[in-house]
Amino acid sequence: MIIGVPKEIKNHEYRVGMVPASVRELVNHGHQVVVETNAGLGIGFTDEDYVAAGAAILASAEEVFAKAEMIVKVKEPLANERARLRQDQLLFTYLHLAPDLPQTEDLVKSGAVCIAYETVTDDRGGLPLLAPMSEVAGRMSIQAGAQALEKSRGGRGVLISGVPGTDPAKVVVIGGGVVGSNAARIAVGMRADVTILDRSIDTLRRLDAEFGGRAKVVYSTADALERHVLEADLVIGAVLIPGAAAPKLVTADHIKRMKQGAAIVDVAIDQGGCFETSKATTHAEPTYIVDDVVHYCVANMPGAVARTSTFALNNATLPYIIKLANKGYKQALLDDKHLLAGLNVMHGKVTCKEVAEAHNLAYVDPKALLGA
Ligand SMILES: NC(=O)C1=CN([C@@H]2O[C@H](COP(=O)(O)OP(=O)(O)OC[C@H]3O[C@@H](n4cnc5c(N)ncnc54)[C@H](O)[C@@H]3O)[C@@H](O)[C@H]2O)C=CC1
Ligand SMILES: CC(=O)C(=O)O
Ligand SMILES: [Mg+2]
Repeated sequence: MIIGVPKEIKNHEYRVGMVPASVRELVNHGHQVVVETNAGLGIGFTDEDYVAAGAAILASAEEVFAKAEMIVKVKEPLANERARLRQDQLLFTYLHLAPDLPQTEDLVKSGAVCIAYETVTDDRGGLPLLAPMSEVAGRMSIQAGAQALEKSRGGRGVLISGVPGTDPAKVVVIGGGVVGSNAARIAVGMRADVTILDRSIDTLRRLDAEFGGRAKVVYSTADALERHVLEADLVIGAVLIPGAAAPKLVTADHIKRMKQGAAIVDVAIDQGGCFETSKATTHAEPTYIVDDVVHYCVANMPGAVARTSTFALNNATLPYIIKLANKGYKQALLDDKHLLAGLNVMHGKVTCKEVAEAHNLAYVDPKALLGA
């Protein structure tokens, strides 16, 4: 198979779909890899590194899309990338379609086979291709929040840890999955006063055992959420209903009633965000203020630590890329129900229930489309 790796074009996005070591694996399996010039330069990989791994370098994204049977990316395709997709071409990347109707419509129109990293599942009930970036974003969320609390950003001027004789910041984490638990680990390590809200009792038990009282774990009712959010210096939004738009758990009224200069980091913004006042921001301009609350809503947080993130992502995606290349998408999807869960759009049909529901579009069973 011919596999194409274009350069990412989202604001300050330096991750790349495949590092040279991943390219070498694909080439060893007998595949051809074409990489856009300078695709990995932002994280220190030159064209020469890719050539040494067995790739061919192409001068433009246009050529990569035209030549490749499978496109491997990191972020969702932007409008000009979507226009380059063709019938039956395989796209393997993050998509986050539930909050993004224009992208969904374009992918449907393209006729391409679009597998989203974030809805691929595993036997343990996890999301193995989302998890590594959730680990990164969770850990980063506390440093982003710490900066947002500084006076120069509009924050209330609170140091997360405090110093002897002062209170530490009260950090509230909504959602105790991969993002939330990683955020809590860093916040606890920085000696914040940490509360994690979730509505899965099993998750609360696991977090309670891990933190042994150094973080409070609270069942997430509307009442508990309101109480903790209104007392918080920093709130991290880390909920997920896989494939679906994030529920708006913190309302505009809550934001009005929060402490002046408090901060929110809405990590769930890639699924539309769990604060009513959230709108996606970029690394170039990460924060804005609503009712004296500093909002950080960057949808590609791991792009800021692109080298760490690219290795972590490639470690998780490589076995799936190899499977798709060796077997072709049809057989690979039919053989693996967890990879099949990643199929969001195929041949003009929406094959992910949550995405179809979010946009009021018809859902088509992917197995029927694959002729199973
Ligand atoms: N902005 C960015 O750059 C990045 C964003 N993300 C996003 O972060 C979000 C969280 O991802 P993960 O932690 O991997 O998901 P996860 O599935 O591991 O955890 C989500 C948690 O939310 C909980 N939850 C669901 N509804 C809830 C409610 N009403 N109240 C309290 N808890 C609730 C679930 O029980 C679960 O424990 C996703 O939207 C993901 O796409 C992930 C990586 C990077
Ligand atoms: C998960 C995601 O949206 C990211 O890593 O950018
Ligand atoms: Mg206020």
